[in-house]
Amino acid sequence: MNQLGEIVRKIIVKPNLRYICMEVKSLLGRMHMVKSSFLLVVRLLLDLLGLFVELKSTGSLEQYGFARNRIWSIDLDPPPSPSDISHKAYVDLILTHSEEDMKIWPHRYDCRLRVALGPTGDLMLTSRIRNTNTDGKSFTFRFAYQTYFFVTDISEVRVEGLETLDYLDNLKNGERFTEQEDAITFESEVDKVYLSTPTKIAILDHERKRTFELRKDGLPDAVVWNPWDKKAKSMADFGDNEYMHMLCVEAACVEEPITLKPGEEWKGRQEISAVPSSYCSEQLDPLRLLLRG
Ligand SMILES: O=P(O)(O)OC[C@H]1O[C@@H](O)[C@H](O)[C@@H](O)[C@@H]1O
Repeated sequence: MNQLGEIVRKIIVKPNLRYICMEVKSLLGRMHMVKSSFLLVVRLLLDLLGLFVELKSTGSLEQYGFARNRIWSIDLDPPPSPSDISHKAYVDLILTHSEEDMKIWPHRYDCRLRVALGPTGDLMLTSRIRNTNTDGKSFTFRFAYQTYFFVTDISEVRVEGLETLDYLDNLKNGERFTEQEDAITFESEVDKVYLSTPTKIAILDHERKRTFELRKDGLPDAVVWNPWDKKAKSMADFGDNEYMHMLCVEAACVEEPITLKPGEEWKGRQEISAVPSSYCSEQLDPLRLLLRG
């Protein structure tokens, strides 16, 4: 198995996600993999830990569904994909229904997550979910890549691409608002689901002069989350001060759940790259660029 496969194997064999994150970080430290782009990729790979697929019909399931808390397996003979020809480093994780889970969510499905690394350190996540029910029933789910970005100082971070959009505020019972700020910056707890977002979002880390570019497909919404100090302290698996150095931005499908009939398949994709902070925000929206002439 290649190195990526080995890291992913370590990630999926243990249940406590953020704990494993620390484990893998230390493993990588020992391996002296200091090339910054690679470390970036690894950090992003750790974000897989937060992948959540909410498979849910009615009744109460665990927060954000059960798929993220299950042990996924590695497909040792993954199908080739034309878009991954230049990215030989990829691994496919698969999850399928179990008899146990069918007691709480009575559907058959196949989930496949392809994790691919580009030659310059880009991380590409592609998910496919197929309804394999044999009883003719459709099912519905929500989806998000719960991606934690490492930032130098959260108070110096700006997110671009979400200005003026409507959002659901999870801190206000999911009430709908319109973003009024010219620039999205952070000075307190935030937990928002931006709706109908553009396909590109940028997270600018001023202090490090680095911008993360997030590109997505099939995932119309974007969650932005930082617990800030008080909530961080109340979370057992989150360091008291870690909120200063993280921002969670998630390509997601939250407002309108996805429904699949038997035999249907859904595909979603998130790609992340790091670019120097000379990055021009207008690259986010080609239309905006055109309109400004
Ligand atoms: O601790 P968890 O379950 O991984 O969730 C962390 C956060 O994840 C974000 O995706 C949610 O919007 C927040 O509401 C949540 O608090």
